[in-house]
Amino acid sequence: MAAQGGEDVYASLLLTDTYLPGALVLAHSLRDAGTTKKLAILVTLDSVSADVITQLKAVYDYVIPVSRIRNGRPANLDLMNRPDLHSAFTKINLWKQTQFRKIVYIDADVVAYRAPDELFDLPHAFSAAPDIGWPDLFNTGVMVLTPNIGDYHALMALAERGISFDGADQGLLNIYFQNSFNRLSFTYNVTPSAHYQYVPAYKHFQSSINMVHFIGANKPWLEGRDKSTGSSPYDEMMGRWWAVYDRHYRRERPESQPEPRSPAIVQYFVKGEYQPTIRYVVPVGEPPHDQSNNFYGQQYQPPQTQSYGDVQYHHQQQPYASQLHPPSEQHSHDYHHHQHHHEPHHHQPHPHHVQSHAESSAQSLQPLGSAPSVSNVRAVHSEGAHAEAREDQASDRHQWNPLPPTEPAREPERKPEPQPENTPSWDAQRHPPPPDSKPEAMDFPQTHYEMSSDLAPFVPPARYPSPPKNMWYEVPKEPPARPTEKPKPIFPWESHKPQPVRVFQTHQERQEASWTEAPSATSGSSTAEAHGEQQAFLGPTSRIAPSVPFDIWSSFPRINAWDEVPEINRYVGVIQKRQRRGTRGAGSKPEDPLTGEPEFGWGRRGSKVTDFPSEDDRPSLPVTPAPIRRPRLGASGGSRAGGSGQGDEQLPMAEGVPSQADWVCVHGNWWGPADCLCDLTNVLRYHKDPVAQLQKLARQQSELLQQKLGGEGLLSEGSIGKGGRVIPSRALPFGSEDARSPTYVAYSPPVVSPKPVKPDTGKSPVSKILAAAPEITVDRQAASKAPSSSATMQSTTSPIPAPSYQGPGASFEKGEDVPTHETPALPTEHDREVLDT
Ligand SMILES: O=c1ccn([C@@H]2O[C@H](COP(=O)(O)OP(=O)(O)O[C@H]3O[C@H](CO)[C@@H](O)[C@H](O)[C@H]3O)[C@@H](O)[C@H]2O)c(=O)[nH]1
Ligand SMILES: [Mn+2]
Repeated sequence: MAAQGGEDVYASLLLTDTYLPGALVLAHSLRDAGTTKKLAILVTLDSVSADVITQLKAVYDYVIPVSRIRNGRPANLDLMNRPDLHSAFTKINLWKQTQFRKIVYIDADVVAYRAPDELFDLPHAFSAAPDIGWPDLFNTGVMVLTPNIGDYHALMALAERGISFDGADQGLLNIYFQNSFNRLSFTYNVTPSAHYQYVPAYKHFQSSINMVHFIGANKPWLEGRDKSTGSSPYDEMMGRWWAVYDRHYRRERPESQPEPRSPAIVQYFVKGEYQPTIRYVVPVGEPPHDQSNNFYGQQYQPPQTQSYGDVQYHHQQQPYASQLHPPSEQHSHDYHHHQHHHEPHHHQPHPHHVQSHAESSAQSLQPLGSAPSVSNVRAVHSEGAHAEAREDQASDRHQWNPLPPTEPAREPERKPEPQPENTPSWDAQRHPPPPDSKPEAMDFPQTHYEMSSDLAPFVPPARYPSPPKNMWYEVPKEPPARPTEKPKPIFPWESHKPQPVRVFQTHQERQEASWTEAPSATSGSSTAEAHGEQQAFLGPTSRIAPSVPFDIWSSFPRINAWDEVPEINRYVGVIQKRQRRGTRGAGSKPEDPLTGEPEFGWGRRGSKVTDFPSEDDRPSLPVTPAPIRRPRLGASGGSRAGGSGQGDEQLPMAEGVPSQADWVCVHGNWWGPADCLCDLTNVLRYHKDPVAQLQKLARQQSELLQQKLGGEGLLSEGSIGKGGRVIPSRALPFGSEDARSPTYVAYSPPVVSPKPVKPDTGKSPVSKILAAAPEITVDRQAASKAPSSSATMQSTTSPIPAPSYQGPGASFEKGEDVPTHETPALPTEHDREVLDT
């Protein structure tokens, strides 16, 4: 129903007389900025007086009466401490103004820096700028809207149900246009606040400001002119409002300006502006109408149609609203009560008071926010003819209409007023003071205090009681007796205290527990024991807060079963020596508490990304690595691990490889079950019982070789293969030639059983076992000779010479002595199968 051919208008709203200065300044600011659009204002006739409407008509093209839409559930208004906004829903009437094509609505507390006529060209049905209190919302002080009866009824439906999160129009319109509003630039609705300024942004965007909106309870005309003298952004913006006000309504104007003098009614609603020196003629007796107000010295009647019977309305208005209220003791009381709470600095007499004083003498009416005008009163009382002259001027100036305005639509005061001849119209900004003017300080209030000439000494009144004697606090000798009994329980939870069912350890207890309660594992612990231990640690979870990481490993003994085996130690020592050489100059490393050797675990290294261990640093001890889960092969997949299990879904474990549970996981210098979930990279997995495992390996190996070399033909084809080739002899890794690890022995073809290279003390468990094993000789020389078919334990070798590394490899270090044996061939796949077992 939007009128397609309708006009474009700027529209504002006036719900009370008190916003009149704002509405006028807004209109002037738009006009002064040269807008080409018409100006309209919606007014609620029940609360806007005829004189105010007259003033509006002077600047607005359309003054449109609308019905008040009041929030019947104004509780939310208290959330923003603005009970005066109970009728803000009246804005909804904008959508009803379908005689207009587009409306740029602007609150009456806005001053335009420029006329934003371009807003009328927006294609959107509804646009608004963000609200600084909650920028996802829009502020309803500036809205570009398309009148539409559908929207009007929908909004009315919300309003009737009181649906608004702030109790006013903004909380309602934001609900309705939540998802459909077009967001305007903040420059169209800049909302300054005295407390917070984004000063850098203000400085930066200052020149692009279109309109400034003085949200909140403090409006420029309520704050007064002197509130805008500072240089803060807020002060500057207030200054802009005052500049427009002064241009049009300043009390004393230079004659050069043709505009009519400021009507007192405008000044009346501006703090500090209304200071007339006029004889205040008040009819004695009852006012002609209940709602009359008398502030012009004439009988001033509100518009005939209006009713001020709305008590709540008056009580919630700003104090000056009560000026319009019929005088009565009750309202006088309300008025002062209100003053006290909201505007303690305003000393505004209630009409009632004015009236009673006015009966006897001339009386100056105190306008909004001005202190009792001593000077003016004095002028009236003491200055005789001069005072009279000023009164006359004032009377002339205000052009009081002796009768209530009968024709509110009258075009008021467009033509310049005749200037009274002796009007002191001095504009201090443009002209020097008139030569006959009185010094300005003459009107300053003066107070005289006289010195007392009374010579009698001051005697206090007898009725004062004499102060009590000996008044001090005596400290008790004995400390107060302590109550021997517990105070009686008062609260139910004191008498019905539940017994604790769970006990939580303190942090300290928890730490102690982790050391003292840890059962010490033995090196030869069985799988069952290991599991038991693990459960012993993890079991009493009720006593260990799960948030504290509990290191079950810290309780394991830091000794390995094979630490005593000299062969192993020697071999490790050589490796580490080599590694030390390889990482020389890398700075001192923390020493392994067990071996005295530097650690090469990641955990001890720096945290830099580049601190990865070098190839040399990475543990490469020739111990059996953790069993690797092989990818599942189909039934037809070739098994490399021996003849058994052909056709099984999962390949069986290679023969001789112990189950996972038989391994231990070694982290640095402590160890745990092989299936521990540690993710340390320097973890080695050892067999739990190295002695037994060595024995087993040796036995297997010797059997294998016996079968192979002795031609007994005992091997099945599947286990080694048809070729029956022997395992080639290999050189040990460099540096370990003279240290034969048991593992090495097991892998070396010439060796049929592991044997210590050097006789040891016999203390090592390994040596004891080896002693019990069949006698074997480790003969490296023989390894390079032709295989012997000796049935005894005499070592045998492969005919293939042991392979060796040719030249520097990845681990080669400059100056290192590289063995240069020829390598006949890389191990064939078959060889590797054998090695893998
Ligand atoms: O006593 C009053 C109160 C309000 N108004 C009119 O209603 C408008 C809104 O009131 P105002 O005091 O300007 O509210 P704000 O402090 O700006 O508060 C915010 O919250 C209000 C309620 O949601 C919205 O109407 C405003 O646009 C929004 O800026 C005013 O501009 C006037 O046009 C009157 O005429 N007389
Ligand atoms: Mn506003």
